Amino acid sequence: MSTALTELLRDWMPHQRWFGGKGREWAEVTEEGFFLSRTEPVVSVHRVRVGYTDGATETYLVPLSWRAHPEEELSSAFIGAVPGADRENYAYDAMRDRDATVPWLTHLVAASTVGPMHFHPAGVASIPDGAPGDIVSTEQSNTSLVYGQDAIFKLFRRLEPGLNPDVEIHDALRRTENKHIAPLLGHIEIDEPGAEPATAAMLQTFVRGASDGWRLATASVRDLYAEGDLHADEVGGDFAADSERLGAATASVHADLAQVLPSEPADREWFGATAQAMAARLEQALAVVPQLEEHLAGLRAVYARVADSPETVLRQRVHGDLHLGQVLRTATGWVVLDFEGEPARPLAERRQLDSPLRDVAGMLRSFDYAARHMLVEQPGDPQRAYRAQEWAVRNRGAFCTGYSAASGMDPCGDSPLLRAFEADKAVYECVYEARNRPHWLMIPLHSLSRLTAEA
Ligand SMILES: Nc1ncnc2c1ncn2[C@@H]1O[C@H](COP(=O)(O)OP(=O)(O)O)[C@@H](O)[C@H]1O
Ligand SMILES: O=P(O)(O)O[C@H]1O[C@H](CO)[C@@H](O[C@H]2O[C@H](CO)[C@@H](O)[C@H](O)[C@H]2O)[C@H](O)[C@H]1O
Repeated sequence: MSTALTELLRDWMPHQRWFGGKGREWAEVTEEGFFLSRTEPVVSVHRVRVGYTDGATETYLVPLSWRAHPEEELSSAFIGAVPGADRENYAYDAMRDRDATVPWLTHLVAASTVGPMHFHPAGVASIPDGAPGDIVSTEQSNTSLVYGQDAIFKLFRRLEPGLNPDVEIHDALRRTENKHIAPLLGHIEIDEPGAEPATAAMLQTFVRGASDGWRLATASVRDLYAEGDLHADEVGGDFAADSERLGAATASVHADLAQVLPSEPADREWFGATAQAMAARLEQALAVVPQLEEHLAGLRAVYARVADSPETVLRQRVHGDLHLGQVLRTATGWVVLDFEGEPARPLAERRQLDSPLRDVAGMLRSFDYAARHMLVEQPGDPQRAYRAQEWAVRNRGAFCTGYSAASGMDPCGDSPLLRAFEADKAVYECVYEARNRPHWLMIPLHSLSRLTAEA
């Protein structure tokens, strides 16, 4: 399409939460668009390829809606005006324009092919066709729309050839009817020139009346901070029973994943390769977060222990980015969401077999985050720091107890692999925070002091 449009996207995309190329300099941008709907409002979907000055390229999916006149009530979704043959066309973020969200589900129900996009329904009877969707406002790497409390549609913003693990795993877990996941209702693939098709979106059942784990855990921490003298097990908002049930739910999902998808015992080579990959990630992270320098020796020692002392571990498909923001508590128990893995990792890596301890470590990190995030404002308050530590230890322990009771395997014993996974996750978080929420960088940096000191 037009240069005017690519220029608009160049200005707009870096400010979007889902844009992963923050901090990188753009060398070039090209885009190609096709129509999702030609009736009012016209909706087009654009594949935007961004080339960076460091030589890397990324492809993003950007749906736009078009209006002949500026729409005041859509002002927060406005991107800019593009000159047409005889008038200006006004471009909006189509995910924030309710009327423009209807065609996604209409095409899914019809199993349509639209340009390079193929719509694959998985449960047509449960797809709420004809209704508009509301954008989910939480900060996230992708963009989700909720349709009438029935279904949630997730647009994968960064395209990579191959089936997205979120679709692959939800599809596989349909076979075990695991009660800790939200059933898949369909997905969309998009042809990628000279490569495997990429996954553009997925639709799954919306879990009604649920609260996410992050919100619940941080409310519990706030209750504790508000009590001058009481301990974590004495205040009303104690979270330990929930953490224990969350551990059991995680173990149940791991057991089903090992049953329906490939698994094999980890061999010595895998431990060596895993330690090496962590060390390589540390080197890359150092370029973004120079504060990691003081932890270098400690981290290298933690990783070296993984290669030196292999444990008995089953390699299998895992969640890959498990944290409190990825789990929902319902009246009947926990539901685990978003099996996409870490969005910044290449897709092929995210689909590799891994140790379930990777997920255990992710959740343990999240308990630290929940406990410490309020210290960002008052880093020098020793009473709060003590309380935070107490809350984290209690809930980490409860999670491990629940996991262990459900699986028969204590995931949190003295495991060099678990320690290394926690450290590796904290390194990843340092990069994530430096790019997205620099004022939170101190949270993972503080944890690194603990993880390397105890090694
Ligand atoms: N099936 C669902 N039911 C209810 N809410 C959901 C569901 N899936 C996701 N959500 C909500 O949307 C948010 C973002 O979804 P998620 O899949 O984690 O996206 P992302 O990959 O961008 O992190 C979650 O934190 C959750 O609050
Ligand atoms: O967008 P995703 O949910 O896939 O995950 C990314 O963003 C997360 C933050 O929203 C980030 O998680 C980190 O912060 C959480 C609190 O906001 C905390 O619970 C997690 O433990 C911590 O890792 C996640 O790492 C990132 O991939």
